Amino acid sequence: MFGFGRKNEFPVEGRVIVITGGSDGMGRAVATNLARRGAHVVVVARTVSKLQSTVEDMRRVALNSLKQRFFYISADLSDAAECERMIAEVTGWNYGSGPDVVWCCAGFCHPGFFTEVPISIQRQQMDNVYWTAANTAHATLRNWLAPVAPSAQMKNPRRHLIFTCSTLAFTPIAGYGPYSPAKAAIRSLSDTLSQEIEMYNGAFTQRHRNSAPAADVKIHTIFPMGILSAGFENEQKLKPELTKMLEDADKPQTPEEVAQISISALERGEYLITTMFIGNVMKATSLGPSPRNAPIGDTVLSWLSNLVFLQVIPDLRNKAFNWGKTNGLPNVYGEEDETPQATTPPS
Ligand SMILES: NC(=O)C1=CN([C@@H]2O[C@H](COP(=O)(O)OP(=O)(O)OC[C@H]3O[C@@H](n4cnc5c(N)ncnc54)[C@H](OP(=O)(O)O)[C@@H]3O)[C@@H](O)[C@H]2O)C=CC1
Ligand SMILES: CCCCCCCCCCCCCCCC(=O)[C@@H](N)CO
Repeated sequence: MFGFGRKNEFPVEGRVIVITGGSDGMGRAVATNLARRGAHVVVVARTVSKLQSTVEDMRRVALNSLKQRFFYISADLSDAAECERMIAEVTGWNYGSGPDVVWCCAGFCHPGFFTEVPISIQRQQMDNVYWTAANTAHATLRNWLAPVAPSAQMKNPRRHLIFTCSTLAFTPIAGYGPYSPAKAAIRSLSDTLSQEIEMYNGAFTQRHRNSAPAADVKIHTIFPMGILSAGFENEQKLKPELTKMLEDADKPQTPEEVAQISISALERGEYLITTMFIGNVMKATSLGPSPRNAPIGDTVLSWLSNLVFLQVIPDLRNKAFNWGKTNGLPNVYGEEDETPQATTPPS
């Protein structure tokens, strides 16, 4: 039990948890937070050195360093085959059972005005933001939802698939055109799976007489605002000044804050999770078909948020208009680009 006598909907001690993008930023903060709570954690990313230092961090902060197990897998999750290999390796490492939780944090943002960012980079954004999550979800759910005969059913805890999105999926901002659509696609996939998974959960209730999945599954999505991470530092070098002005209302949080807020919300059993009030207002304007955490409260907040957004949306567009009036075209095509050359993360 925890807080106000409510059941903890996200117990992690002794559970096997995979964090993709777990070697940096939010994913690394989630991994070390869960290690403190007694979870066995596997971190997955491309760069081995960062993965190794994350495992060292987890060992240092572990609740019970003698019992808890930590592992890392280097994989480029924009490749579906790599995701299947990753899940197979985790299953082998976990004595033949799939993980209990998979949390998709991998991804990075390459901001810029839509016509200024080469299509090749915009496709890379879809690969690194949407497809890393969708590939991982596909490989994970194929592992979790494989039919198990009644005679082979074990008492497995509820499993959780967690996506990491962005409030930009609710309120797009000029200058995030290469990135926001990929996040909006994750939101749509999350809503689709939240509904589709109920078919499997229904079959799971009849596992004593029909083949069914090994456990029931819940889908969650986190919608952070700005996170003070390595990725954020990199995107700030690329971000148009107009974009920085439009997102001025955001107060970026540390990866540790975002991890803690997200885990507390998962413990409350929340589906779509925001990390600060303004993000909740943005979510409330576009709840649409998404599952509600608090049906009455979410519905009332969506009415109020839509009233507030009657002013916000024209305000954002007027700011862009006035920016153009004052500063002219962002960049005449073919002119030398004066913006500082940031190193976009290796593709
Ligand atoms: N930073 C921000 O302001 C916000 C971020 N988000 C989202 O939160 C998540 C975490 O962001 P942030 O904390 O900034 O993360 P970072 O950019 O600090 O770290 C990203 C992590 O993902 C890994 N990664 C990147 N591409 C791949 C790939 N193709 N395959 C496997 N691993 C990959 C990186 O390791 P490696 O490069 O070694 O593979 C690293 O571990 C992302 O999904 C991001 O879109 C949402 C809102 C705001
Ligand atoms: C009362 C309500 C008023 C709402 C006003 C609208 C303010 C918009 C703020 C947009 C902030 C964007 C944060 C996401 C950052 C992100 O995902 C990137 N850093 C990518 O990493």
